[in-house]
Amino acid sequence: MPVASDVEEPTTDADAAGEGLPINEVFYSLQGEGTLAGVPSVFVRTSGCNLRCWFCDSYHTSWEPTGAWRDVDSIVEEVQSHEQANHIVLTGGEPLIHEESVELLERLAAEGYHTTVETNGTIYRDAPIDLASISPKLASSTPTSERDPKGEGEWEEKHEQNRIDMDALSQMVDAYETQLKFVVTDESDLPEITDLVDRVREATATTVADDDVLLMPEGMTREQLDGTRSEVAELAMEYGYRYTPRLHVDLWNDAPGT
Ligand SMILES: C[S@@+](CC[C@H](N)C(=O)[O-])C[C@H]1O[C@@H](n2cnc3c(N)ncnc32)[C@H](O)[C@@H]1O
Ligand SMILES: Nc1nc2[nH]cc(C(=O)O)c2c(=O)[nH]1
Ligand code: SF4
Ligand SMILES: [Mg+2]
Repeated sequence: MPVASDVEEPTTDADAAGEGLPINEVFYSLQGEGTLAGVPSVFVRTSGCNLRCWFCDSYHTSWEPTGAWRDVDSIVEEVQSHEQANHIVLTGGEPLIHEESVELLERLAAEGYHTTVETNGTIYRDAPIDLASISPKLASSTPTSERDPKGEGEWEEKHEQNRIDMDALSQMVDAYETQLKFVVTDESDLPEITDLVDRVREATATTVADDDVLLMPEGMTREQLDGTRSEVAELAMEYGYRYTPRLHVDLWNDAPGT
């Protein structure tokens, strides 16, 4: 597959020319995360991200973005080949860095699919999104030099500056049915989560209920989740937020295409 090395920013030449989307993978699985966990879904994973979480489980869309540029027609065709699915999950990387994601979502909505967009909440786009699955990034996601999977903390400052955009986040919460899905590393993340939820509530006209706030244990393998899931479940009960498993990891560990 060609390496899409120029997909970090929202406006690449290819985006501007409407030449499609850099696609890392398309696969059929069960939604593993959030309020729709367990629902058979086709996943469309774009390549390229504006952040660099140290724990990113999709390394080849962020730290080393890889993918093939594909036109929207061919993506829709592949989605339709999975005849059992009514739900589509557009993810990445960060799918909303790409303007062409809007056209893809319009095409999928016109075909009658339910669309979920997995997003870090830093970029707002007007599109037919049935569920905005927003995962705002906490300070514990920042790739400090000790945690950088690739270099020596070159992304630390940029990630820290860009990980929260309250305007984009509030606009998205007001526009779409939303879940706020936080990756929790340990209990030290909770004060930042409660503070961020308060700020979102102040900035939006929408009611954000406690069970729209999801705590998801950090971990891309079963072994890593063994170290986080019980504590995160206890924290969900303590704070009155919703716990979400990572069902796909429990079922298939870190197998590709799941
Ligand atoms: C790879 S991201 C792509 C979408 C978007 N960039 C985002 O971060 O929401 C998909 C989901 O996986 C979560 N995620 C990534 N790495 C993770 C990890 N190591 N443990 C738990 N969740 C993780 C993200 O927070 C997000 O909810
Ligand atoms: N099964 C499964 N469910 C998921 N939900 C969100 C995912 C993602 O990477 O965005 C994901 C994923 O990668 N696999
Ligand atoms: S925002 Fe999402 S895709 Fe980007 S680095 Fe973080 S988890 Fe990975
Ligand atoms: Mg995933």
